[in-house]
Amino acid sequence: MEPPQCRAGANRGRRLRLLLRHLKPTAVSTSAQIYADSPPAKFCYTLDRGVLSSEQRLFYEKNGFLLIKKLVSDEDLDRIRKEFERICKKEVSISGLIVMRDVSLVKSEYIAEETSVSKIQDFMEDEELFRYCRLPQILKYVEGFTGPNIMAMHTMLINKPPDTGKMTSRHPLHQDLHYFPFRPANLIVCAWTAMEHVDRNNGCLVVLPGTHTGPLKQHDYPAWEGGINKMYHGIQDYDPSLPRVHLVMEKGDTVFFHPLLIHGSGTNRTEGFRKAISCHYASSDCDYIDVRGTSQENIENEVKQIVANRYEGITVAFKDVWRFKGRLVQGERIKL
Ligand SMILES: CCCCCCCCCC(=O)SCCNC(=O)CCNC(=O)[C@H](O)C(C)(C)COP(=O)(O)OP(=O)(O)OC[C@H]1O[C@@H](n2cnc3c(N)ncnc32)[C@H](O)[C@@H]1OP(=O)(O)O
Ligand SMILES: Nc1ncnc2c1ncn2[C@@H]1O[C@H](COP(=O)(O)OP(=O)(O)OP(=O)(O)O)[C@@H](O)[C@H]1O
Ligand SMILES: O=C(O)CCC(=O)C(=O)O
Ligand SMILES: [Fe+2]
Ligand SMILES: [Mg+2]
Repeated sequence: MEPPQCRAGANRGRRLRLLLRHLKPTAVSTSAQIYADSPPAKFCYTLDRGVLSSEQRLFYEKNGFLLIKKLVSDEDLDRIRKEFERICKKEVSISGLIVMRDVSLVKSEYIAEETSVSKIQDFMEDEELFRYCRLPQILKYVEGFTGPNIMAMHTMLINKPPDTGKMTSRHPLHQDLHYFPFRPANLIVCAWTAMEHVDRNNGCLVVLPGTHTGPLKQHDYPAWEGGINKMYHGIQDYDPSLPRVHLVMEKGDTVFFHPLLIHGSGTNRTEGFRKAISCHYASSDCDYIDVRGTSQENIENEVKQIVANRYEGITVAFKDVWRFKGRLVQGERIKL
């Protein structure tokens, strides 16, 4: 269970009411009605760093995500795409990088490398890709969630392939916190940038707004007939009546979301590879936790097994995998 991590002080409610006065008249009257018969709400999920507007903070507090249009330039994304192609063609080899192929293709032969890569992970040693994690306009927003000392903990470029008919291009509904042995959750945020137009046809992100206020749920492999990608754990018992929102995004649009927000992505029914780049950031003041005896034990065991297979005979603690992956991108490295 993940208790709410409100770090708000006693006068936060007063500050919120002051902020609300600056909002649109309609918003004020609605909020005034709410405050008339309930105690003042606190900001739990955003920080007062002067970087998020009142509207942006209220939206994230309520929904668990915030979409910013055109945050990353075409030029930056074109550089990222070029570097990704060089990696696929094996023109560069990057230390620590994980190249993943879709589960429907792993046993097949004679597949051109460029069209079989479904995701690369852990590109922290590739400066051309890692530039994304350092972009000042992204870090400016991240600071509103993590505070000034920022670690890039997990990096991915997702190249969602055209579905082969087995529906394996889907990503089941999940919470990213399932993978993370550090807390508090409210000082972690994901930035996810569309590298091209994404909508329901090519398998855009799907979010269940407001679910970041709930606990971390049990995650397991879904029993999908056509197979499921390695480590794509999903939540089996979520409330199917909750509204789902498909995030239609243009190239460069960036969504910031909370690690407890339930999300996934659908089937890619197009011929193209749907590309997005993402980084999970955390405050360097977070603490590692022991996940033994919790719902996260299954992912801990799986990660340790993969490390043992990859680096023969080596056993590492789950938190050491993350200590090794994490890179400071702003401020000072404190605990992570
Ligand atoms: C550090 C923890 C990760 C943090 C995630 C953060 C939150 C984000 C949420 C997610 O994105 S969840 C999904 C995250 N997915 C991963 O982290 C998986 C990353 N991929 C890998 O580690 C490798 O691609 C993998 C171990 C799956 C395969 O490695 P290799 O390509 O070096 O190995 P190889 O080709 O020799 O295959 C080894 C075995 O893996 C199997 N395999 C390969 N790709 C697979 C695939 N896509 N799905 C299922 N199994 C797969 C392959 O069939 C084979 O099985 P067998 O040993 O039984 O023959
Ligand atoms: N009712 C559900 N039960 C279990 N998983 C679901 C359910 N609805 C959606 N999902 C999962 O959530 C993710 C996104 O769903 P979405 O509906 O966008 O994808 P899709 O079903 O592939 O596409 P579409 O609905 O556009 O045909 C997918 O991984 C899907 O498997
Ligand atoms: O399909 C995507 O890009 C989202 C994947 C995702 O949620 C994840 O890897 O954690
Ligand atoms: Fe995710
Ligand atoms: Mg569907």
